Amino acid sequence: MPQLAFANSFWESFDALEKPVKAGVRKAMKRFQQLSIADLYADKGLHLESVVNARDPRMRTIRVTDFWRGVVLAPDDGTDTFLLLNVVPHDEAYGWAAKRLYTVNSATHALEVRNVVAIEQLTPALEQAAAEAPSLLFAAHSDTVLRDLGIDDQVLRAARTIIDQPQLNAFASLLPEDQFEVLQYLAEGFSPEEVYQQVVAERRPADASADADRSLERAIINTTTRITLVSSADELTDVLSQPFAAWRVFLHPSQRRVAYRPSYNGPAQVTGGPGTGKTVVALHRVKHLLSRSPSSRILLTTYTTALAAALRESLALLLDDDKQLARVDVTTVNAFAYRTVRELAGRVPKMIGDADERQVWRRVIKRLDLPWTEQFLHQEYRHVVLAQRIASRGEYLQAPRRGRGTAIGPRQREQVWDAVEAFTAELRHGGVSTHLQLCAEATRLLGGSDLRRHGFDHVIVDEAQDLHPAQWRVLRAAVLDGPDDLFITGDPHQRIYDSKVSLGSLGISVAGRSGRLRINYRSTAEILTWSTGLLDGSLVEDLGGQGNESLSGYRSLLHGRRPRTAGFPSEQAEVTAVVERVREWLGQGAAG
Ligand SMILES: Nc1ncnc2c1ncn2[C@@H]1O[C@H](COP(=O)(O)OP(=O)(O)OP(=O)(O)O)[C@@H](O)[C@H]1O
Repeated sequence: MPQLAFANSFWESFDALEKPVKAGVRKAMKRFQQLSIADLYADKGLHLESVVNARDPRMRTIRVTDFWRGVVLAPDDGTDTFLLLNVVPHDEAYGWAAKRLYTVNSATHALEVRNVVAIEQLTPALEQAAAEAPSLLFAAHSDTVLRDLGIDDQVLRAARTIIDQPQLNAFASLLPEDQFEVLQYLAEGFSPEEVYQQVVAERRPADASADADRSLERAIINTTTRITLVSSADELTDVLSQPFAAWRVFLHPSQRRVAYRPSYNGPAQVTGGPGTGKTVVALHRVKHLLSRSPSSRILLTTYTTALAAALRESLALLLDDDKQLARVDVTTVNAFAYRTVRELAGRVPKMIGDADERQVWRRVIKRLDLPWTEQFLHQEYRHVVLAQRIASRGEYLQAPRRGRGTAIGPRQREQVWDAVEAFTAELRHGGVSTHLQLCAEATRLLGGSDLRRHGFDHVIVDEAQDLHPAQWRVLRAAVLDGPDDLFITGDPHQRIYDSKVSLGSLGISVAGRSGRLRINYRSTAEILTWSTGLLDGSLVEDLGGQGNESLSGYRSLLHGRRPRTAGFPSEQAEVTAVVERVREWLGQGAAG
């Protein structure tokens, strides 16, 4: 009986397929499992056929529906594991399959894929350009060093033409995965020994030197970071019905590198556009840190209660061990502050939300007959007083008010401070507190507490872009300064509130420890190109307030239809059309 395995390129296409095509894939895969190898080749429904002019003679296509083909790597060495590579519209399938070559990496022993045609076409022109270049990216490393790290002849020739990192990145989807990762690490300044440890040693099978088996089946077994092997019919149903299987099993090398880096020598930060897997990376980082020590405790925070619930569910899917799960606290920063104050002070004030807080400001404005709106004072208190931890009139009179828009003179500052005093007195009197005030109180209490009991070994922060300085301070106070103290993910382009924060000034310096994810796993390349076109060139201040971030290099490996645009005479007509269209998609089986 043939065995089935799925490459990560398959999952990338499968998740984006519409329901009837997914059903077609499931049917075809079931058939695969039911037939003998001889019957498989003879089966009219599957129509397993060779690809004309394929660079890899093992390439086959199978029929999934009238319009879709599966691309399969068929063993030709007497073993019986078939590797499903992709599901592609039928006229693209042959082109996709013809250009690709699968080989076994000499160092990691894993199966890799390259776009052999594109590399052959590009290399001669790049060689000419490289001959004139003042310096080359890998000049410091000898051929022997590169070969020992698994670089083969064709990749070596291409690597010798590379001038800088952007040029290397342009090769990302063309070069064999492990070899590309080795080159990326070297380009980032890691020594060959470090690269061996981080890429090769991690993947190379324990018995590699004695392992003479070079079959496709063996290579598939060795490629756990990119291939899932399915042995039974139940497992097949399971794996094809779980939409999240892919992120749990495979990470893109850029995701894996940041999530599974053994250790960061202090706070680390990962940014990336929407859907690039920042949350996925945060979850895998939790898994990595848990596996490093049997007793460490982790705080995993996010922005809203709903997101925290979703994180908890995803984490339970990722960790198969309940004991590990019990060592992670998944919560919002505000809920953590509340719990901390309850534990350390023995009691908690009544909390008030934004609407009640504005009412208090309205009363204060009336009482003191002030010329400002409650919105202005609410923001001033939040973005100047609480953000800078201002505790006295003198401090406020001197305080910078960066980003606040309206300038106010010394006399007005006196009046604002009167309002702040009246506001805080009223809250104190009523025994109530805002969430940010409670964060400040929790920070103070943690400062004098035993962090082994009330703090954590690691703090992971997801959706970090909207946190207020008071919330950052409580997170900083929850973990001792040191290696792997804070791991932060967020997207400055997705800021909802206008709260720009300088992390460095809060004792969270990520200098030299920040990475960026650029591959979108949620939207197709067509949607992404269209929508980022609207933002073209816009720069947004980064998470830590230390520079700007653009969307350059942001891309997707998924493909779909081109977005359609339509104009409407009124908002009502537009909303009605949107509702109709979403209904239509749901009717066609799109995930709700
Ligand atoms: N390596 C992967 N393989 C398959 N799917 C992935 C991978 N990484 C992320 N995804 C999927 O992409 C989608 C987006 O991932 P995630 O929510 O982690 O992104 P994000 O960057 O946190 O998004 P946002 O900016 O919107 O919060 C999810 O459906 C996730 O399962």
